[in-house]
Amino acid sequence: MNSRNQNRPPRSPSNMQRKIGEEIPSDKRRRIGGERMVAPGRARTPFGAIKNRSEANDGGTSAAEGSEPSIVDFTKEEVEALLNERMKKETRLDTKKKMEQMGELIKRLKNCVRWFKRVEEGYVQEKEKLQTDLDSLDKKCVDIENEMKIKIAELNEAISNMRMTISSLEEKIAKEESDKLEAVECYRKEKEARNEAEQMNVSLTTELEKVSNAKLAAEQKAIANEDLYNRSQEYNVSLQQYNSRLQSNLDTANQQNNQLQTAKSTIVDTLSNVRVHNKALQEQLASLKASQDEATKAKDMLAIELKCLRDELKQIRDDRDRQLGQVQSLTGEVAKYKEYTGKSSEQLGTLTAKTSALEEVCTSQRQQIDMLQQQLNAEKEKLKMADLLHSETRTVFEDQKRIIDQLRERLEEKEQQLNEGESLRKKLHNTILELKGNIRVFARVRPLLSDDGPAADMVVSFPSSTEALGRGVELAQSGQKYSFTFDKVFDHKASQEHVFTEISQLVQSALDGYKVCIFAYGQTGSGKTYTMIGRPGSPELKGMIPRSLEQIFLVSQALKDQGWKYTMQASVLEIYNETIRDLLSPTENPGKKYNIVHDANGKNTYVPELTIVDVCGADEISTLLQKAAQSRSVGRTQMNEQSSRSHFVFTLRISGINENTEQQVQGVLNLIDLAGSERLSKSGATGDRLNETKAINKSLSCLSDVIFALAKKEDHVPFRNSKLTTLLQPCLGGDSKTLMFVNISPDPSSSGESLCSLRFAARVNSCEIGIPRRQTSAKLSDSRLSYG
Ligand SMILES: Nc1ncnc2c1ncn2[C@@H]1O[C@H](COP(=O)(O)OP(=O)(O)OP(=O)(O)O)[C@@H](O)[C@H]1O
Repeated sequence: MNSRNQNRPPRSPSNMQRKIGEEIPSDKRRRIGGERMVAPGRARTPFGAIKNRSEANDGGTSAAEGSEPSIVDFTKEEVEALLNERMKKETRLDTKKKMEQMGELIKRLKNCVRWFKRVEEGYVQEKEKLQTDLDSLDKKCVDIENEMKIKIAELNEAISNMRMTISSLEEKIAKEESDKLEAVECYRKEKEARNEAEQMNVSLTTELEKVSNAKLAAEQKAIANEDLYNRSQEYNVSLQQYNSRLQSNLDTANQQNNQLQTAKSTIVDTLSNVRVHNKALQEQLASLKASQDEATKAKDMLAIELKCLRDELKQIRDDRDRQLGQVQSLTGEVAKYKEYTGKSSEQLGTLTAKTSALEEVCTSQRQQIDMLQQQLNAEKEKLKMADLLHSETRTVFEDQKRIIDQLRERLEEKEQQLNEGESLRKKLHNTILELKGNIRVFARVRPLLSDDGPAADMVVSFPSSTEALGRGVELAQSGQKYSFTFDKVFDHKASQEHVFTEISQLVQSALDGYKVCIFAYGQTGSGKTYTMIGRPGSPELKGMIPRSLEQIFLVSQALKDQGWKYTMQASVLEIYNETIRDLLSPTENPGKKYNIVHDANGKNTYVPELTIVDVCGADEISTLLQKAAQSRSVGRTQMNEQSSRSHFVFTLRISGINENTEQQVQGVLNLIDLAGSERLSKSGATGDRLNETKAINKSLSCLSDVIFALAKKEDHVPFRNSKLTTLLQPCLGGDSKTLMFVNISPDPSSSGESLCSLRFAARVNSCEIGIPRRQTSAKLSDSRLSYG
């Protein structure tokens, strides 16, 4: 039998609270006795339940005995039924039963009381909990109320702000409205104005078109002008740049040349030092070799001696061994004799003596052997020493050999450097000359001579402006002043030495394998011969020809150290009226005709039967010049003093070969005293003389034409129907260097001829490479003259 109340777990106050809070409606929560406080849907009869419970309690007493009685739920009816319970009639008299019934009742009452207590506790707890919840809810309510108050205040504030905004917006709208009205009014006015402006615009556009056309024309004109200006600016800048570049190139080339010269001199010094050192080392090596040879010889002798000694020692050793053998055999014999007692004591004595003698011999031989041994040791020591000396000598020899090899290498290196330096110097030298101009013209004004016109009437002056200083010359003629500019102008005070310093570089070029022509041109008596040959017998007044040749020999000697070997061949000729005369001919042959022949490649010209002299020194040159001068003066006498109208050509052909580098050069140096134009005004020449002068002028004009054409690399070389130009043409143009002296006389009576000479020189000067073409042609057209 199962009782629900007995088996159900006791209701906890929290369970009860849940029931009350969640399931039971609030108006029924505190109804304790109204309904059963159990799960709904179970109807019970009060006493049935009590009975059941009593049964359960009966059955369960023993089970629950000793433990706390379990709490059961009571309904109001059950409680009332319990309180109203009466004693049963049948048990009224039965005390025992009565007691049992009473006990039962008491038990149930106790349970009921316990249940009440528990329920009350639950209620109290529930009440406390509810109170706490209530408090917290109250607090929450207060908080929410406060928040709501704050929010209300904020909303109020926002509302007031909104109101203010609305009022300001209303004001703005009103303002906008008025602005809009104003704008509409403005627009209307503007529209009217625009209409007016459009009308005006139409009229202005037509006007503008007219102005634009005018402007366009002006702009085109301006562009053309600007273009012209730019071009002239560019041209100016390029000219300036070209000038500055030339200047800087010249400076650097000069500097490099100087450096190279210094380097060259130091290298040459080092080379000579190295050579001296090498020589000393060679001598040392030779002496060491001699001492080594001696040591080797001594060693050989000692070896032979040692061999002899060794042979001797071997022989002695053999002797000793033999004698020892003899001694032994004798000793054996003695023993035998001793054994044979029958032998006589005399025999014994002699044998003893023999033995002792042999022993003595043996001892002396032993001593000898010792001595020989000592000698052998000493010889061995000596040999050792000799070996040591030999190896030391060998080490020293090898060291010296190594040093010599190193020095040789250094020498080769230095020589190579020197050669490289030399070729660089050549290049730089040539660059300098090219920068200066492959064709250059120097003017030289001689001093006034006693037979010249009056000194007060100065016809030649030198401008002192920075641009023309040292390069300009002015000539006064018929009340007019003519200005000329050349590469250099030497005044009357310039010494021969000073003039030569300016041309010495050209002479160097001839040694470097270039073709060099140095002319002197000018009227008769202007100083050509003085410039080119100078005054014989006065070393200070030596001219360019002797000075150049001296320098050539000096430099060729200096270059010998670098392996250069030069051979020079000289020839001197005179061209008078297109007739060639050999000025070095050993015999006089006045009518002989000489022709000019071109070689196979056309790079050289020869006069086949001309006397060519091999020259080795400057002394020979002076002898040659004397001979040429003598021949010239003889010719002058023969030709009735006309040789001043002849061209004097000194040619030196230079062939050089470098033995170290096998480099070869072929240079030509032509030193020419050109025929001067006759002072026709003074002499009043007519007939033949006039024709001669014309021929000279023609020849010179032709020469300048050829120089000009070759300098400009023109295909057509004009008019070479002149002996002088035919002879010199291979030496002009290309890499060749041409230098012309224009000699000027300050004599007022010859100013006309001077002007003519200066004009001719200006024409040659205009050939100078590097002058812009336009300028050259302008200069040329100015200076082009007609001769003859
Ligand atoms: N720079 C000078 N200084 C001093 N004297 C000079 C100088 N130049 C020329 N003379 C002198 O002037 C005179 C004429 O000179 P020179 O004979 O050299 O002229 P030239 O031009 O060779 O004449 P020609 O064409 O007739 O041969 C000579 O007496 C010479 O010594």
